[in-house]
Amino acid sequence: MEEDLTTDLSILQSHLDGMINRVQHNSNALRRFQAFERRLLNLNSLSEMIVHILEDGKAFFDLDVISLCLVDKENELSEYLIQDGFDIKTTKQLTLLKDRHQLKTLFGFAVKPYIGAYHPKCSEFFSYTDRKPISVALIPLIRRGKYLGSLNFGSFQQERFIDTMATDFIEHMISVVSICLENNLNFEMMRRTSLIDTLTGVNNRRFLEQRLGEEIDRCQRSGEPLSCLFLDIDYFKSINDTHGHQAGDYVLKQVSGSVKNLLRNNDVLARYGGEEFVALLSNLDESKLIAIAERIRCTVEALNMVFDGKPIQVTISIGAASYSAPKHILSSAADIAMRLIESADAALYQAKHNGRNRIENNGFIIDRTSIDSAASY
Ligand SMILES: Nc1nc2c(ncn2[C@@H]2O[C@H](COP(=O)(O)OP(=O)(O)OP(=O)(O)O)[C@@H](O)[C@H]2O)c(=O)[nH]1
Repeated sequence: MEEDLTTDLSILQSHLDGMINRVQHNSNALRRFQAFERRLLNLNSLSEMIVHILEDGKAFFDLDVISLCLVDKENELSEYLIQDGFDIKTTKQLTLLKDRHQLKTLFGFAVKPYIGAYHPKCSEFFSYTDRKPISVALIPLIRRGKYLGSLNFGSFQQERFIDTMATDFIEHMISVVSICLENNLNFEMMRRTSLIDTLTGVNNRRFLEQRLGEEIDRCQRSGEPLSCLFLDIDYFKSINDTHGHQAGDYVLKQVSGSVKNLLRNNDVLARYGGEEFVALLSNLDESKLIAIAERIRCTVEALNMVFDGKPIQVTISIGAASYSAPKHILSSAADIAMRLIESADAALYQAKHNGRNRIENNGFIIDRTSIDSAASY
């Protein structure tokens, strides 16, 4: 009798221990998730969010593999990320899908997370890793009935993700990550539209002013030169006068589009006003800068545009100027930005004055403040 009681007690104790362990495990998981969630809610760019999910998410949830897949139908996401300096190519855990079809077939209409054994259907989500997970939790990210992507967890242990597992935790995460993702996408879209020229689709002057300051800072840190091209379509008024304002708009779009195609992804092209554009190019010596400017000039000259059945041809004049940070930097970024633009504009004025359809280069602007103070050292 006493023995039976002792056995019962020890069984009870082990049940209790098991329950305490489970409660402890769940409360740890909850705490980890709350910390993850708090950080996620405080991020304000898409690239920061992706890095947080992939890097911190792996550690927070103690995963062997993690991947994120996002729908990027119109290449908008890639553009936002590239503009943010995010390296899509080397971030192998990120997959950008051209359509939602793959997610629809994977999750079906039930739109529930898939929790269980690794299935070849989800191989693309884990294609970046040689060792495939044994159990997975594939979490669809959905807002307003539309697939935004999926967050994919993998473990090398079979028992980590099993289909009988409670999913309320994961369902909560679907909502939080999806809302954050949607917010960030909306924010990026707003940021982008407020910095884009609606007619030509290139950046506007506001964006140029923001980026110029950042580029000067970067150039002062790295020691790499920064160059500015001021571009102006020749006799543009006569295009409007001869062919009409719509033809003028068409020319602006064609010219800016072809100039943009000649620049690198990281270069900036902005519409400065009317028929004037400014390009910022980094880390070029003067001969390369002039070669690029010459390529732009020739490409515009060779554009065979047709509007309303009538051929239109234009030429472009270009003024160039560059900045290279001196040893002792004393001028403010705003001052340098102003002088760089002024110098390129003065070169453009010369190009117009010297006959148009040509390039004039004003060379490197001089940081007068630093010369003065270097002399007084
Ligand atoms: N179609 C169109 N025309 C514009 C736009 N913005 C400015 N313009 C026109 O661009 C023309 C610029 O003319 P000007 O500043 O005299 O310059 P230009 O005729 O190109 O002569 P140069 O620059 O000296 O070669 C003006 O007629 C403006 O009305 C626009 O968004 N669309």
